[in-house]
Amino acid sequence: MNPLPFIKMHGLGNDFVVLDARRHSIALTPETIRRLGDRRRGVGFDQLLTLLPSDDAACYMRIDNSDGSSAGACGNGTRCVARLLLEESGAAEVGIDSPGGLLRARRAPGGLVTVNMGAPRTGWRDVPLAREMDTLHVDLAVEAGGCRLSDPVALSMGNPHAVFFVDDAEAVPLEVVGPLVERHELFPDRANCSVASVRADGSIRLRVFERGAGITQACGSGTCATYAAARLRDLVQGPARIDLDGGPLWMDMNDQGEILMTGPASLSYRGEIDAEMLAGAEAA
Ligand SMILES: N[C@@H](CCC[C@H](N)C(=O)O)C(=O)O
Repeated sequence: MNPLPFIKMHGLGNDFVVLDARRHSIALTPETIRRLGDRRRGVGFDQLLTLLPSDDAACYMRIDNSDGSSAGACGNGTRCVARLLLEESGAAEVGIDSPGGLLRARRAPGGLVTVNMGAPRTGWRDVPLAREMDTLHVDLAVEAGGCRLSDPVALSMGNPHAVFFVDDAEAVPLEVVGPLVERHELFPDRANCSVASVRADGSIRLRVFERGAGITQACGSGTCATYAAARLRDLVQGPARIDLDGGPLWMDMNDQGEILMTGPASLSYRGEIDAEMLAGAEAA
């Protein structure tokens, strides 16, 4: 098998390997994806983004986590892929199809990219939860490392999220409680876990433990979920800046209740994955 070209990108340090499979197909096994995602032995990434042909959009974006599981949405990754496609076409706007639906992205001032991530889905089956429950106040508490998290908002941005509003997000031992929430029996498809503190000025401090990837520098869909949850609970009323470990994202909601996320999309380098690393991959 020939070496496979890739583009390494990141959104606020949430990093991706982008494979362009629009003209020749490639299918990687979960085992190969895990090997590639390994930061010591592989290329290293939070998510692998594979661009596939689409009849309705510039591409279909497949999303795989570094543990080999697949995902329905990736906000930071969508901005990165949008940047590539906007540069390729020279257009002002682009459509990207994804497992969670068709997303539209456009250039924003300062070299940033805005993505319409769609409306949050708040039905308990949409998340999904294991049983019927008020998703605005989920009957869930986890306790570990001297910290108790309870009463999250659960919603889907195309992928499942649990958002806990806490006094001090910095004080939460996310590396301990994150995995407990991710794999709680209430979430049959597992969940991304966000801990958020709303500040007096209306901005939000957010830390995210991602399903299938662990704590990341930033999670775009987690940021959208947190902003949506804050709006639904009336903790913020208008546009808001959300500060992640890797930096800020700017959030807004349009009249249709869709979440608009603006932030950077950075290209790190272009490389090639060698044949040995791709053992188990099938290409055509
Ligand atoms: N980093 C992403 C989220 C990727 C998918 C997530 N880990 C999941 O499994 O749902 C983002 O920027 O949204």
